[in-house]
Amino acid sequence: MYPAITPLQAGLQWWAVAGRQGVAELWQVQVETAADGADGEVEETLYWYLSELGLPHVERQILAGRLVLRGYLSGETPEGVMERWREHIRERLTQKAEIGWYAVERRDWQAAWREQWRPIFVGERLVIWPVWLPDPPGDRLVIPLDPGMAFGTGEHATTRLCLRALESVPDLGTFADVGCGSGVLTVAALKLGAGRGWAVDTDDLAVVSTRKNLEISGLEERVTVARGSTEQLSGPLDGVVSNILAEVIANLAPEFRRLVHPGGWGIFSGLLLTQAPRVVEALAGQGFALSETLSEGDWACLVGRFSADRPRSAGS
Ligand SMILES: C[S@@+](CC[C@H](N)C(=O)[O-])C[C@H]1O[C@@H](n2cnc3c(N)ncnc32)[C@H](O)[C@@H]1O
Repeated sequence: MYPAITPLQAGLQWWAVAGRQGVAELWQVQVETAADGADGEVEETLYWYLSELGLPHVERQILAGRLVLRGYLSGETPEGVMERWREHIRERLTQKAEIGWYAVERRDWQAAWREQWRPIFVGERLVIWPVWLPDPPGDRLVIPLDPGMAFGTGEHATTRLCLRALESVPDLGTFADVGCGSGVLTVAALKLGAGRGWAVDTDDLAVVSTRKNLEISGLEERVTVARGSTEQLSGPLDGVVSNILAEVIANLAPEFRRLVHPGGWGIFSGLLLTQAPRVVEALAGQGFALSETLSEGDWACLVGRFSADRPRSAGS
């Protein structure tokens, strides 16, 4: 569990580990808000703010009816930078959320995380299995995972939705996982029958984590992992899966079209049901024909195929 914490500074909650004031391996930024389904928009906004503030590794939990999001900064982050971020969040954060800062020890954080994380059964055929647990049951395709600090444990609905969608594609073939995080979707696609994959993420820690998880499954020979985004990839591929954010998916729509051959599949999530229409519109402009929208709570996942007679923009 986390070490005991004591307030270091009044006002906007600023805390430190007891006996270690000012010394931390990691700073934890925690944002808390109501967890009722109506607040999906707040959650999306908070993810966005946290990633804009340089905190891409956001952990999500529901505790006593409250949604808790936590991001981590290096303990070596200078005080001045921390102060600026604190002000930035204070200015921009919705009234509906509370924020706290904590000093944590990396070892304790990882131990706490491991204690909490349980196997996650997804769809008809998959189970995400923490690597440190004893052998998993034999009746499902196992995704053994050590997520490190990357997103993609299966705790978030969008990951589960993408996994369900991958299960439903009969001919996965060659694919790209854009925004691979822990590599959970890449490992799943291969276990579900895909032949070869390309996994990219703008975050170094995600690249490390994906490589590690591929090695755990002995699949590293079948995937090229790179830091970056679609500019690292060339087609034609049989499909693409991307679980990022509504805006990012919409902006990358022309890139998805470039990568996937006509008739190929697409699975897109990281968006709320309310955001689905404009993301579908952006994708449809690139010849994407939606066949199904999967949902869990407020979250959506778009499943479909790029049509053979897709439009071409000028010059392409
Ligand atoms: C929500 S996580 C998804 C992780 C995993 N694929 C899953 O489904 O659980 C989104 C990931 O996309 C990465 N990312 C954000 N913007 C990106 C971009 N433009 N291109 C590639 N990756 C991006 C983030 O670093 C993060 O690891």
